[in-house]
Amino acid sequence: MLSTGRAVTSPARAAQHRFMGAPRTVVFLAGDHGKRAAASVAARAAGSSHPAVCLEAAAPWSMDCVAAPATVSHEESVRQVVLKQAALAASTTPRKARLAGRDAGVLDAAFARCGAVCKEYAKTFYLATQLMTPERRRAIWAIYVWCRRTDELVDGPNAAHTSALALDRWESRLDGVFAGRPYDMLDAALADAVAAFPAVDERPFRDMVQGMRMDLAKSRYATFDELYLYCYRVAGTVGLMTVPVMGVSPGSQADVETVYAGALALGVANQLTNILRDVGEDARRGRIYLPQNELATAGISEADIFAGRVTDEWRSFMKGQIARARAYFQQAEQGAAELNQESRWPVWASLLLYRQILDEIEANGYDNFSKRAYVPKAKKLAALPKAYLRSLMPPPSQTRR
Ligand SMILES: CC(C)=CCC/C(C)=C/CC/C(C)=C/CC/C(C)=C/COP(=O)(O)OP(=O)(O)O
Repeated sequence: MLSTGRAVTSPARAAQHRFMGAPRTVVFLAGDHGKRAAASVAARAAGSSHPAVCLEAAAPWSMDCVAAPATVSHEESVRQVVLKQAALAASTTPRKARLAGRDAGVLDAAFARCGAVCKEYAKTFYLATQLMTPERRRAIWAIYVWCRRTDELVDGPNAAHTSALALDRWESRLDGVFAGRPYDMLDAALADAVAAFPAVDERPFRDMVQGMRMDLAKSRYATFDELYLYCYRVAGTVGLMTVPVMGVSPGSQADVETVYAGALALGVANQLTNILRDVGEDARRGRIYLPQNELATAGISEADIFAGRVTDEWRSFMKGQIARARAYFQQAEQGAAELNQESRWPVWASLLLYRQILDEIEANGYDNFSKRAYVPKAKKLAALPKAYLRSLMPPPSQTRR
């Protein structure tokens, strides 16, 4: 059963009216349009006057994906967010005075704790952050820890007790972080990180909390566009949070939008991969993170999934889903190559490692019901030097022009 869980009709209608009555021209970029068009939309979106942006920002219930205006896909509204984030990249507006003196010692301890958490849960990524400048590295750890704590609200040991109210409180705490009023030590580390990197915007953080709300309310995805919105919120947002910290290579001639779009694509690719790996595990929790319309077209029923039937239909369906995830990895590569050299290693490591999970699903004969695809330790270790070599290559845009 599609669980929408909320009364969407009236706010959706209201927004639709607001949308239709919007005095500004609506610009939608479908498909791959030119840089100039993207730049002009970015400029518009930066002023928050773009109707698609306003709609998405003003309509948190739009996660229900039921009555959004038919002309605006979620992919399109996410694209508007990306353009806006890219337009903020040059932002240097200071946020608040950073802590000094005795407080600085407390902060050092907070960042050290963030590093320890990152080391414990994401070893390879942690190792690969060692080449980054200390200020960048610790900011990345603080972001990682905030994302992990957010995810734990719906996926951690206490998840059964997480209510919508708990997420509201978590979001208020986030406001405090961005206003320079952190709640605890780990929040203080993030507050300092976002003060040091003013191009880090609160929007992707709020969107991630919204992704957690989706997980509380929804266990089915009608179309890929709905699933895409989920992937953006729970993983693509990480890319948008971290790119301003990682920085673009000084030699890069690429548009900053390409880098942000690549970062989003890596999050989406990782999440799609995670979903494909965990189909069986999720089904046992009553969840199916696969587009229902595509399942129907392939002739696969929910009963097939709950019974874990690896049929020809399933194998061919999986081939299509894997190809789609690989296309996002490919787009991510274009962004990764343009990052600051010392920030590239962890990104390549994450990309190469996670992409290998797709190969393992294939090697398991597409049985992701009873087998969990994982990358053997030796292959994991081999990815690190490979990622390092990739990170040494200059940005393609630099050599192209
Ligand atoms: C490509 C460019 C330009 C920048 C990179 C920007 C970054 C760092 C993007 C990374 C996005 C990312 C790591 C998203 C998280 C995706 C994800 C599915 C994480 C899974 O986390 P766990 O649940 O801990 O994984 P396991 O279940 O595999 O342990």
